Amino acid sequence: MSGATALLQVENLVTRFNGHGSAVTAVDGVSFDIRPGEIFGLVGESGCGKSATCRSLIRLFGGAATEVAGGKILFDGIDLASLDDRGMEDVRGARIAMIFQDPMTALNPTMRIGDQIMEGLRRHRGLGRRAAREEAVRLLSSVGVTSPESRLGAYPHHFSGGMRQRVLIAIALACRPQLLIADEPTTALDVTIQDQILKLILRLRDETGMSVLMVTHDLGVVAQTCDRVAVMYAGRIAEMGETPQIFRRPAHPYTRALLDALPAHAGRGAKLKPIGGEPPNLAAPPPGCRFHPRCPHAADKCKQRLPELEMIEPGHGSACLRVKELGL
Ligand SMILES: Nc1ncnc2c1ncn2[C@@H]1O[C@H](COP(=O)(O)OP(=O)(O)OP(=O)(O)O)[C@@H](O)[C@H]1O
Ligand code: NI
Repeated sequence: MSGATALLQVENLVTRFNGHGSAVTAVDGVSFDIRPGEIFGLVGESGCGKSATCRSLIRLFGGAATEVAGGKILFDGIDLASLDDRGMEDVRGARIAMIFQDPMTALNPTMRIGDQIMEGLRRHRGLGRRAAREEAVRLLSSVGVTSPESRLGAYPHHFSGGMRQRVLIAIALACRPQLLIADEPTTALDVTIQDQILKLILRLRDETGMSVLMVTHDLGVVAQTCDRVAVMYAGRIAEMGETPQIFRRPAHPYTRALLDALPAHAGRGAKLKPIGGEPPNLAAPPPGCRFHPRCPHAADKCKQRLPELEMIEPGHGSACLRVKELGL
């Protein structure tokens, strides 16, 4: 996976949350790259470090005591880790935008929808009031909000969850970002709306050529949207590859377990096989492979050696020490 054509290159990212007397290493040596126009998925169970990875890229931690302790983050030739706060602010919102799981809290409840969209247009794109208004109407219409003109004066509480997420996407797109970070954008929505929002993101990617970092705990969402995907477990990448590779030939016992837990793979009427046990505490992860306490194939070496991602076919890497022996 050469980074020559990558828009974003992340190398050996390490992110810690410093609590009272203890530190949680939420991201521990994560590397991946995202190409222009690509939808790249980050999938894994709750707490594995997906959001921490996203927030590290644009240093958005909402006041939590955090340090991005190591690694390189190259975005379109800019070393994001070396930017000062001002420089980061210019990138954030203008070149990299982020949408979140909860469309209820991400909007300002006391501000009209139109003003919230126009704010970014005026600040980042320097549009005057009239041009910003016209662009806001165009954006709302492009994200599938009907009669956009009459919606500009509405407040967020007038909108359903799905409509609010559309508005947030419009706000994110207002600055024509090169990268959209979508952190579980559909988790809070019901299934039909979820499907509509995912289709919207796919369409917008096709139209604008932006890249998307799609965070999800749902392999169904990955199958539907992602070109490539990294499977995260306990702060590290367990497996990475093109989406069809991961589904056709899952090469890590953790990915296999996730796939076995998918209804479609278990077959109709078959019982789901959820993974036994719990993910480790990231303040004190187990030695060796972090998945070994839950892995049906764990051998002695798995308890001792921390596996690195190794290529098993072009573009497809696995961080399982036994991948060859097991014929995965
Ligand atoms: N503000 C914080 N302070 C301390 N620890 C945190 C903080 N935010 C997250 N963590 C810890 O960092 C680890 C990774 O959390 P993160 O939110 O990145 O997981 P996630 O994969 O996004 O999970 P989810 O699917 O639930 O959103 C977890 O162990 C979590 O407890
Ligand atoms: Ni998260």
